[in-house]
This record gives sequence, C-alpha cells and structure tokens, in this order.
Amino acid sequence: MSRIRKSMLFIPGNNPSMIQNAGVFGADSVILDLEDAVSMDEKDSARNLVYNGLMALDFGASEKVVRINPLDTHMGIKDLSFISKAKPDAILVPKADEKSIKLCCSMLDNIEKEMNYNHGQIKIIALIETAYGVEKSSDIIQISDRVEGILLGGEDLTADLGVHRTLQGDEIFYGRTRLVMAAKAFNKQVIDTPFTDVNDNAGLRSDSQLAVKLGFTGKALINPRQIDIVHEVFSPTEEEIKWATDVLKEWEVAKAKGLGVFSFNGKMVDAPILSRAKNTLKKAGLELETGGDLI
Ligand SMILES: CC(C)(COP(=O)(O)OP(=O)(O)OC[C@H]1O[C@@H](n2cnc3c(N)ncnc32)[C@H](O)[C@@H]1OP(=O)(O)O)[C@@H](O)C(=O)NCCC(=O)NCCSC(=O)C[C@@](O)(CC(=O)O)C(=O)O
Ligand SMILES: [Mg+2]
Repeated sequence: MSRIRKSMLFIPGNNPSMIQNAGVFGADSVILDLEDAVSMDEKDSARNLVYNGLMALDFGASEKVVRINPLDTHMGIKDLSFISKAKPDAILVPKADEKSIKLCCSMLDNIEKEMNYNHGQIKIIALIETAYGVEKSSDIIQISDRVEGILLGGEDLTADLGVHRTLQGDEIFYGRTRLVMAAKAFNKQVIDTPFTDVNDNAGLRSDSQLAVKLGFTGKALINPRQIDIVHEVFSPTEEEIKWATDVLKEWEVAKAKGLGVFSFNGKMVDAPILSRAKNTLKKAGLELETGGDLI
C-alpha cells in the first residue's frame, strides 16, 4: 500500500538552511527540488547539496522525494544517476510522458541492482504539466508499479496551454478532473498543484477544498505555513467520522435483518454509501469496527 501523501512540500535544492529544517515541518513528503527552483548556474552545487542532505540529515517521518531535471536533458540523467545512490524514497519526474517514465524505471532497476537495494524500493511520482501529459496520463500511470501517483503542475500546464493562471483555476479544471479519473481508475494517488500565494490562507483553503471535492488525495505546497491548512482540509471532519461510524453500525443491524438497503436519518444507504463511509474512516486512519464485504 502506498504511504499517505496529503502534503508534499517543495524545498529549493540550493537552499541549505531550508533543507536543514526539512524534517521538522511535519509534511508527509518533502520534495528537494533540482528543477524549477534552481537556476542553471546552481544545478551542480544543488545536486551535491541534496545528495549530502539525503545522506546526513534526519528527515523525521517525512518521505524524501527529489525532483530531478527533465530526463531528456543531460542534467536530468546526471541527477537521477547520482541522487538515487543516496536512497531517496521517491523521484518526482517533471514534464512526464511515457518515454521519461520508462527511462526512469529502467535506470532505477539498474541502480537498485548495483547498490543492492530492494527491487522497486525507489518510487516514482509523475509530474503531469503538459497538455500531452494530461492526455496520456492513464498510459503514464500504468507503466510500472513504481509509479505510485501523479502530481499536477498547474503553472507549467497553463504555460503549455498558452493561457493565464487564475485564482479560480477554470483553465486547469479539465486537467484536474482528467488526472483524478486516470488515478482512480488505476488505484493511484493524485496530488494537486501548489497554491502559490503564500500569504492568502483563505485562497489556499478554498483551493484545497476544491481539490478534495474533485477527488485529489493530497496537495503540493511551497511553504511550511501551508501545511496545517492542507492537513486539516484533506482530513475528514469529526462530523464526517461520526456519520461514517454510525452508518456502518446501522449497517450491521440491517445486515442481520437481511436488508441490502436501509434508511439512516431519513436517507437511503446502500453499497456506494457504505463504501464512502469506509473510505472516510480509512482517510482518518481509523480501523473499521465492522468487517466483511459490503452488502
Ligand atoms: C515562496 C517563498 C519564496 C516565500 O518566501 P518567504 O520568505 O516569504 O517565506 P516565509 O514564510 O517568510 O519564510 C519563513 C521561514 O520558512 C522558511 N521557508 C519558506 N519556504 C520554505 C520551504 N519551501 N521549505 C523550507 N523552508 C521554507 C524560510 O526560509 C523562513 O525560515 P527562517 O528564515 O528560518 O525563518 C518560499 O516559501 C519558497 O522559496 N518556497 C519554495 C518555492 C519552490 O520550491 N518553488 C518551486 C516548486 S513549485 C513549482 O515548481 C510549481 C510547479 O512545480 C508546478 C507547476 O508546473 O505548476 C512548476 O513546475 O512550476
Ligand atoms: Mg513545472
């Protein structure tokens, strides 16, 4: 089962003090970035810094992810070859397409063999940020079990579409829903694009609420101050947990009476509603008190 990734915090790979603190923020994953956040003349020093950070620092409970440069560049190949030897938990592949993900998989196969790592231990998250990537997302996601999820890159996607990025995000709505469908169809995670105004908490909250409503399983972040809001919005509320627990208890009673459908607080409950209740408890990290198949 894939690890929980409600919050994935980008940290520029050329910033030693930010990297030093990576483990204390409480993000589910930290993404040490060698791509967009690092200028061309700092690419080599950032690669060394991230490698040394992975080898020496304590990242606490946070997953260690590295965003490499695109794999159709010499820099990207160098990043993956070098960084994988510091045993990151996952690689975030930018501008993902079928070719880059297949190449990443075969390079990781070789590196894991050479380093005596377990086969498949370094996971892949595909960063979907081109119109091509959106259209091919369901193919990309199926390439390997290593690919545990896809992350939407809203800034690059709107650049590729030749449109402006807006607060409401109408221009990325199709991309968002398309990625959610692809991920859910193949039982993978789907992580929403970062909200880039770090001082607009209300905007972050409503953007995160929209992502939850659409089916995203987590959100990328660019600042530690965004973590609490995202964790809160991506976790079921007390009210939702109570509803799920009560529905599943009522189901036990209904089942004993041989009923496949029953009424709870005046509303019909059948298999999909029971599934939703189970999912709510799963998201909250709670054990189900009821066992067995639904209906
Ligand atoms: C935004 C801002 C400049 C604001 O600075 P500010 O100075 O106003 O922040 P403050 O809140 O005042 O900082 C208070 C304290 O937190 C520390 N602190 C801040 N941020 C921290 C952090 N991330 N990690 C650890 N520590 C951090 C800071 O050092 C300070 O520490 P201290 O001095 O000790 O008190 C800063 O956050 C930042 O650089 N963020 C990362 C930006 C980045 O990675 N972008 C690339 C990835 S996105 C991307 O690429 C989009 C996309 O992937 C997808 C697509 O396509 O759409 C693409 O491709 O485009
Ligand atoms: Mg990008």
